[in-house]
Amino acid sequence: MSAAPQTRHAPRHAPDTPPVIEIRRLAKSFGANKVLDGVDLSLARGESLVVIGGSGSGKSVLLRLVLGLEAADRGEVLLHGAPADARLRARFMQDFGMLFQSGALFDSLPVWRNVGFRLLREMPAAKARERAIASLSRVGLGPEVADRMPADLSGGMRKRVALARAIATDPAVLFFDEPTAGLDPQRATAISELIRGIVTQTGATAITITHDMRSVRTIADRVALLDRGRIRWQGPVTAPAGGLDSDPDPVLRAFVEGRPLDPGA
Ligand SMILES: Nc1ncnc2c1ncn2[C@@H]1O[C@H](COP(=O)(O)OP(=O)(O)OP(=O)(O)O)[C@@H](O)[C@H]1O
Repeated sequence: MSAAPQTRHAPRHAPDTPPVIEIRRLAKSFGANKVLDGVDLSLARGESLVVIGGSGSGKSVLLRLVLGLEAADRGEVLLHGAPADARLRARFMQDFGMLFQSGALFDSLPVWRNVGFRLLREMPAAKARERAIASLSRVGLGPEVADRMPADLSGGMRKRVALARAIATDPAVLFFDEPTAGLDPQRATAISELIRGIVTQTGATAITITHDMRSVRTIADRVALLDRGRIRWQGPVTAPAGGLDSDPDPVLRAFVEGRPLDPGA
């Protein structure tokens, strides 16, 4: 008998619940640099959305606005259907995990304390260590890694440790910022597959930002292309008509195929 997937969170794409995150007409400029100019985007519960876009297109700014780390000039962010104020954001953040582009591990702490950083606030150290080791095992790392220092690990292992930390509390919402940056293609594939597996197994809602088209195809249920301050295109990776690989939108095609944009597109 095969084991059913362990979805801790609500069923994927639950039809009757409001979007986990809804972004409406969001705009942000830095001086004369108009970075976001009316972004609309919505994320259903259990969905894995990947945001793509050229360097400097505003992907990180968009994440920072959703998290409230930066204030928008215009527009709004709704969390579970309600306008995000400080209290709602604080509650949202309690059930949230993030994998930072750099990994952002604490170099002075051993691996298990990095992974169990939030757990240590909630439970005795022995229990937190046990949970950290369980989280490491979900990303393919054995208990022997627990007492090593981050500086002694390879880039791929550090990324796995950072991933183990992001999922240690089994959060309902996960953000992955360039999860494969700096990894060779094989390690990048392994991390993308881990992310996909975790999102599928737990039913978490996820946003990933990346340039890596292979990881887009592995991780995404839906892809959104950010271009010139707006969502230029969004859709599934594959679809009978008009998925990521077949939609004729010229900006999308140029981005996906890694070639210069035709003038006038
Ligand atoms: N705090 C800030 N002050 C001024 N300009 C900023 C600030 N943060 C971001 N920007 C500008 O906003 C634009 C978008 O930056 P952002 O980091 O979101 O791009 P990105 O799409 O994530 O790029 P990349 O893929 O290269 O990481 C850039 O022109 C950047 O210089």
